[in-house]
Amino acid sequence: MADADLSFLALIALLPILFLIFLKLIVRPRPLQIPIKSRHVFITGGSSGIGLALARQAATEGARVTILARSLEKLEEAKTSIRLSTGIDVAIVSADVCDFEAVKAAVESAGPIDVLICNQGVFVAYELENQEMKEVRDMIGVNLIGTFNLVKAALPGMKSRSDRKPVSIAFMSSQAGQVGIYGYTAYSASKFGLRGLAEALQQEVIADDIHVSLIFPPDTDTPGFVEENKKKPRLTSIIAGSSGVMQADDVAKKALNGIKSGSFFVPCNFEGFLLAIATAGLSPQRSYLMAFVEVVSAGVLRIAGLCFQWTWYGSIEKWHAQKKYNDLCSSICTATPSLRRGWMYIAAIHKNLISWTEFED
Ligand SMILES: NC(=O)C1=CN([C@@H]2O[C@H](COP(=O)(O)OP(=O)(O)OC[C@H]3O[C@@H](n4cnc5c(N)ncnc54)[C@H](OP(=O)(O)O)[C@@H]3O)[C@@H](O)[C@H]2O)C=CC1
Ligand SMILES: CCCCCCCCCCCCCCCC(=O)[C@@H](N)CO
Repeated sequence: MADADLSFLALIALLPILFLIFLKLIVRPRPLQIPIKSRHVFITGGSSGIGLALARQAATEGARVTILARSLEKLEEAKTSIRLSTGIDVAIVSADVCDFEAVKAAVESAGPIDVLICNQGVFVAYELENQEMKEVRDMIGVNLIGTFNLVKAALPGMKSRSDRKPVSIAFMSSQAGQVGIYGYTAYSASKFGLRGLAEALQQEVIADDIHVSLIFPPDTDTPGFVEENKKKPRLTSIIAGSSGVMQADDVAKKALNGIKSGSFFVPCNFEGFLLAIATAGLSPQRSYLMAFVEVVSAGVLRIAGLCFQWTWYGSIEKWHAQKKYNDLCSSICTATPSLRRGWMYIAAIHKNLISWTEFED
């Protein structure tokens, strides 16, 4: 009897080990490292924010770096700032990613690329109802179609490279490319699009030893983020606030490490790590340990995801209730000014009962 118990326990202990061995055998693509020292790293949107931090980091690690953006002035400034902080010179090239011929010329002038980081991006957060179609087209155009232009322009050179070391194509997505967020209809669509592009492209280029990475930063303190915050809907900030704000240098470090280790998904903070597991879907996974974590925590993380949605929809409901309440307040005040004092008194009591402070600007 005791023997039977013991062998049952041994079997229970053995199961995860057997499962790990099974995963180690089947995970694809196979694990690998992508060196960047002395290799050509081409970074779009490299004149500002995350791209600039990536350029500085890659240069520090011994890569030959080219940065691309539209404004030559901002590119010159970035080059100077990298030279001042590291003593290293990066190459600059000006082009609009929306213009395929310009992108092709820029890529050709820069020479064969070993690591292409498609990081350029524009983001203007609004409810779709309040967003101009021009802004929608800009976000899809720069973030998604611009990335297609880059890959189409760089791929022939990457495939016909002479050195046979593995190379990488990395896409800067966003946590808003893993879960739809209020105020990001167009932006989320552009970033979700990158995932489809990345998953399909990885299958197409694996035979050429080209490896795809998809990077998912949370809100990051950059010039673009400062601009975005000037007119962002309050609810966008509240919901995105579930994941905090990172510094561009920290995002760049995570991103570069992810690229070097050939990871397909590259989360940047703890929430991003959970989000990557919760949204793993049918994405490729090189790490059998991560695959194990994905399998065993899938159910629990689905519950966590549902809890996040519960709090987000709670915030949205509260926001609408408050808006209704404010509208009522102001219509009563303007309709009958004599009632104002009495109404304010009732409102004060009401406010004590329900806390709206979260929404007060
Ligand atoms: N900051 C954040 O909170 C987050 C950002 N991200 C993503 O990270 C990436 C970088 O963001 P961030 O550093 O904040 O952005 P910034 O606005 O600070 O920088 C954007 C860069 O992209 C370049 N760029 C913009 N449009 C084009 C274009 N049409 N052609 C070529 N280059 C262009 C800009 O230069 P120029 O204008 O001169 O062309 C600039 O170098 C984006 O893809 C963004 O979506 C993801 C998650 C969070
Ligand atoms: C199951 C576990 C879930 C874990 C928590 C989920 C948190 C999601 C928060 C999403 C934040 C989106 C930020 C977008 C930033 C961005 O791209 C803009 N600043 C524009 O650049």
